[in-house]
Amino acid sequence: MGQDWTQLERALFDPAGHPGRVAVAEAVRELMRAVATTTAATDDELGEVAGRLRQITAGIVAGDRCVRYPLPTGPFSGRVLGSGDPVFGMFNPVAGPLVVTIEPDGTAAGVLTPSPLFEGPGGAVHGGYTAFLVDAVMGTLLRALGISALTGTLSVRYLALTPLARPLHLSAWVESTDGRKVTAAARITVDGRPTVTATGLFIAAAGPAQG
Ligand SMILES: CCCCCCCC(=O)SCCNC(=O)CCNC(=O)[C@H](O)C(C)(C)COP(=O)(O)OP(=O)(O)OC[C@H]1O[C@@H](n2cnc3c(N)ncnc32)[C@H](O)[C@@H]1OP(=O)(O)O
Repeated sequence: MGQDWTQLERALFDPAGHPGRVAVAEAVRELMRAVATTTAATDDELGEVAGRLRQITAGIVAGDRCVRYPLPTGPFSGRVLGSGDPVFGMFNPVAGPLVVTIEPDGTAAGVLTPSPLFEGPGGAVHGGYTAFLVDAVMGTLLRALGISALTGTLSVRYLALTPLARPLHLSAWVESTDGRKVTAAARITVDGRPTVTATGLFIAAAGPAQG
């Protein structure tokens, strides 16, 4: 398959070239986790923290959109690193970030341990979050295969609760192609047990690829 992602990464987006941006996103991720989970701090202490945080934020000039380097349209294989997007983005504090590898056989695989911020019912991962992950992995796989497409219909089957604080193994592959309609499938496995399976009907762009 086409070029190796690492070559593209060097040409288009190398996180090593943005150490400050990557570091601040990581620090904010840690902050969000601490804020959402602390049981030690008092309300007064947290109020004081909020004031200090607002001062920091006031010192950063915000834009309207996340800073991002668009993922190139494939074919490419290897490790995919994201910049501004909410699943893969190393610049985006909301992102895991999930790192996905596009295998030479045209499948995708990645691992992510979800943050407690995405807790849903039963002390498990929120189902909307796992849907978000499988959609992104399928969409990115298609992009890596050279197909610029949007999700038309996403179908998710929750087989069992997906535990928090355990590595989620994500995989995706293409099931079939029918003109502009591409059906992809994905799975989340935890400790060797599938907890989520998904099918995505993606509609490929009629025109040139979008960034
Ligand atoms: C790089 C990082 C990757 C991350 C991936 C993340 C994936 C995403 O989140 S994508 C965002 C979510 N998706 C969207 O917002 C899509 C919004 N919808 C749209 O833009 C359009 O409806 C779109 C593009 C899906 C289809 O529109 P359009 O290109 O006009 O398709 P259209 O010509 O009507 O139909 C083409 C074929 O697809 C089928 N189709 C169209 N829409 C759908 C749909 N939603 N579901 C199933 N099939 C559909 C049609 O029936 C038609 O089939 P046939 O050829 O057999 O008649």
